[in-house]
Amino acid sequence: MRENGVHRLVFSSSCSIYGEAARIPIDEQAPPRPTNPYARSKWVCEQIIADACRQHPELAAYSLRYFNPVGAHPSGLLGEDPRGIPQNVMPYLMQVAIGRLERLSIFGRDYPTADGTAVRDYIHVMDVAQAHRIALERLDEVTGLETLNLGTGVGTSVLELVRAVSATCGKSLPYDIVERRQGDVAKLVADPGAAARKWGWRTTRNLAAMCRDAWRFQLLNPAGFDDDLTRPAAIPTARSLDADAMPRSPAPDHR
Ligand SMILES: O=c1ccn([C@@H]2O[C@H](COP(=O)(O)OP(=O)(O)O[C@H]3O[C@H](CO)[C@@H](O)[C@H](O)[C@H]3O)[C@@H](O)[C@H]2O)c(=O)[nH]1
Repeated sequence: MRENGVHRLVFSSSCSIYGEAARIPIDEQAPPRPTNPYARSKWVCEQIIADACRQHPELAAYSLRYFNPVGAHPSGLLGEDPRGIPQNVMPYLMQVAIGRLERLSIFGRDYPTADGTAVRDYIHVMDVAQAHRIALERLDEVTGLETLNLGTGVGTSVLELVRAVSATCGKSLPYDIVERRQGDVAKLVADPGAAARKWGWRTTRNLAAMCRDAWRFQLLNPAGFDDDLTRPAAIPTARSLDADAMPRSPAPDHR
């Protein structure tokens, strides 16, 4: 950072850092307990940034701990198109809905949750984007490393998510219950209070909006993005994106 004159940054961290938290909802004071290599890698990066900021007071950073970002730009031009078989539940469900995959495997139905499937705090990617805009605008106020949760505070089980996506696309999506996935935890739900107090930022898009926008992207891009990005038609231009969808403040209500 110092070598390149970059004294401030926004780090994309993850709720997975918290692991099996003692209290739900989870605030930023909860001790990190990563349960898989991805979560650990995020935790290690946060510590490196914190050490650098301690050693060199001119350095400062926000670490934004995303809960589970899903959804797409409401224009349907930008969305999630993982390479190969999706590892995350929302893009997997989208590919089942569009007919590219047969059925979802739900990893575990014996978690200590209301319906036995794991609970996550899904957050619309546009809400995540808006939080980043605020973070960039307010980077000058930060000293050291400040961590903030980006979540809604609402927990949704895998079965509830399957039902919500099924309602959006108008068909009942098939699934099987299989073994738990190693490294998964039962429940990750944010206490988003710190970002609200600090920035006045709150999410404005609910689960129905997340499903609707993800589904619109999938319908408009049934086979995903064209891999050949040299073809001009494959690249959405800033003008082709609805400017109203990226407001400064206040945020629109996409419920
Ligand atoms: O085919 C699947 C995929 C996932 N799940 C379950 O769905 C939930 C959500 O899983 P997933 O979408 O893979 O996200 P997480 O593992 O909760 O979170 C990881 O993936 C997120 C999206 O990239 C990141 O934001 C997080 O930081 C990272 O920990 C979990 O209970 C999974 O067990 C299934 O049942 N079947």
